Amino acid sequence: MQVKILDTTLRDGEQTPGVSLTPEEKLRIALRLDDLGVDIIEAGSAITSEGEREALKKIVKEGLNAEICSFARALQVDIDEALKCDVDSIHLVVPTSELHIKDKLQKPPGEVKEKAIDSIEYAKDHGLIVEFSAEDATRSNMQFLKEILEESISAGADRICACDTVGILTPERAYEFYGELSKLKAPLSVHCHNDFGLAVANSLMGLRAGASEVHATINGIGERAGNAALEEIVVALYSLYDVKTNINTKMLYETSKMVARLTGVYIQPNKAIVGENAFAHESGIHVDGILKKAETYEPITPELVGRKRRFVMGKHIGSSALKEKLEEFDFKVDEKQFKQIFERVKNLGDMGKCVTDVDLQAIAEDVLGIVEDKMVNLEEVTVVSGNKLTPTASVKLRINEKEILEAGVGVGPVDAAIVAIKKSLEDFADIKLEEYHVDAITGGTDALIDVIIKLRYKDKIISARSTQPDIIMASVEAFISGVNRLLANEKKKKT
Ligand SMILES: CC(=O)SCCNC(=O)CCNC(=O)[C@H](O)C(C)(C)COP(=O)(O)OP(=O)(O)OC[C@H]1O[C@@H](n2cnc3c(N)ncnc32)[C@H](O)[C@@H]1OP(=O)(O)O
Ligand SMILES: CC(=O)C(=O)O
Repeated sequence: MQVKILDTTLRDGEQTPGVSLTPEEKLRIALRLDDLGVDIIEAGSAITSEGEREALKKIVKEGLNAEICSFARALQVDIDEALKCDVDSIHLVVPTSELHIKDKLQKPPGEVKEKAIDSIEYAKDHGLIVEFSAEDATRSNMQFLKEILEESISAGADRICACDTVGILTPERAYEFYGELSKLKAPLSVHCHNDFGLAVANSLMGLRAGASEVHATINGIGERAGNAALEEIVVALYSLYDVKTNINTKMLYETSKMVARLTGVYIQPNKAIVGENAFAHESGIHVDGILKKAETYEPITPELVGRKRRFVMGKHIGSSALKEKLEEFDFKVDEKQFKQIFERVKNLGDMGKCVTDVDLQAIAEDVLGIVEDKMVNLEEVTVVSGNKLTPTASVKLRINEKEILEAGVGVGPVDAAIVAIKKSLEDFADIKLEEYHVDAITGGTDALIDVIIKLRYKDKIISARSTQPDIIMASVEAFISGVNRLLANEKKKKT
């Protein structure tokens, strides 16, 4: 069995309150979704705006493998706008519950059905593939729902879909509901919302009951609590149900990060598959198990979804994990030194701190009595910012005893300072900032700011932190300490 994926990140996903993508951003995401292997991209709703039509046209022009689809109401104007964008298909949505028909459309049910059928015929006459969706299907009268779906098939709908618009299905009801509709004579799609956190479970049950297509969004973004998460459905189908899709699972993580970046909807750390902690381990017992056999605490390999395993240090660390980390950084320690390092990491954990790679290396060097010369030293940093200024920074660094003066501009003062530092380093090392997290530890505007970053140099990633009352200084210090550590590690590797 193979399940078709309709990705609606660019339509239902973009309906996430506060999210709005430019045509260029939509195009970038569509290209990535096509590479990922989704079968259908619901790329927007042509009636919505000029920008939306521009995005649809740009995406269509690419001639992607995926079918490009526009949302449309049962209105000729919506279909005409979709036709002007030259899409392959429309997702024609018509409410079927009494609540939506009576209170929202305020039309008699017969008229709604008639309009739906006219719209399908019109779209088919104009060469479009039609996926006909019953909106609020799960709160609809089953007899009316089946009638309208059957008539839609007779009118030429290529696929039918029943939407759990406000996410009220349970897995048991989903199985029963989609099982009943799968007896109709057209391919059936499942479209579930996540109001009770059940969208993925309900989608899987719908597919199990006979549906052959599922609607989903990257990271589960969408209206209110969102839609079913594509990455979770695909990996569950593959790993737990032995069901194939066309998705290249190795691209799931990078796609998730791209969508998070462009939409500004960040992912909770404990989110399945793509959350930062999904393949991170801190507890000593877990790390020990994983080092012996990864399956002990990992149901799938991180590589399956384009990720790497990560061991995090903190209060729950065990000796196996610490040994692994010290080996990774090439520290040779005896039993007594190991014990001292272990205790200091535990103490930091007890103080409520997570222990970054730079922290661990500083502790280890201190215990081993290693005095590492810092290659990069900050002499001066000046930042100007304001409502009528482009944020600009100048830095003076001493790198290998050479004085370097550079300036940079950015979207804000922190960005400007980091741009200036990166420019100063250009001739020495190509350092990339992979992640940047900032937290205010205490209450007011005079709060202590905790900056934790991840930097990459070649294939090595390192975490570093700085805690200061000034966000610019905390960011600059975290960056420079990470750079020094990466360069020291590189030097150690060469000698
Ligand atoms: C469950 C879902 O996700 S549905 C998809 C939701 N997506 C969107 O809403 C896309 C973004 N929306 C928009 O840009 C705008 O709402 C537009 C362009 C679609 C319509 O804008 P407006 O014409 O100003 O109407 P408005 O948004 O105020 O109201 C929606 C209208 O569509 C009607 N309507 C809603 N669904 C349907 C449907 N499936 N078929 C026909 N008409 C519908 C409503 O009854 C209402 O019409 P009325 O004002 O005559 O009562
Ligand atoms: C069509 C749609 O997005 C819904 O009913 O949820």
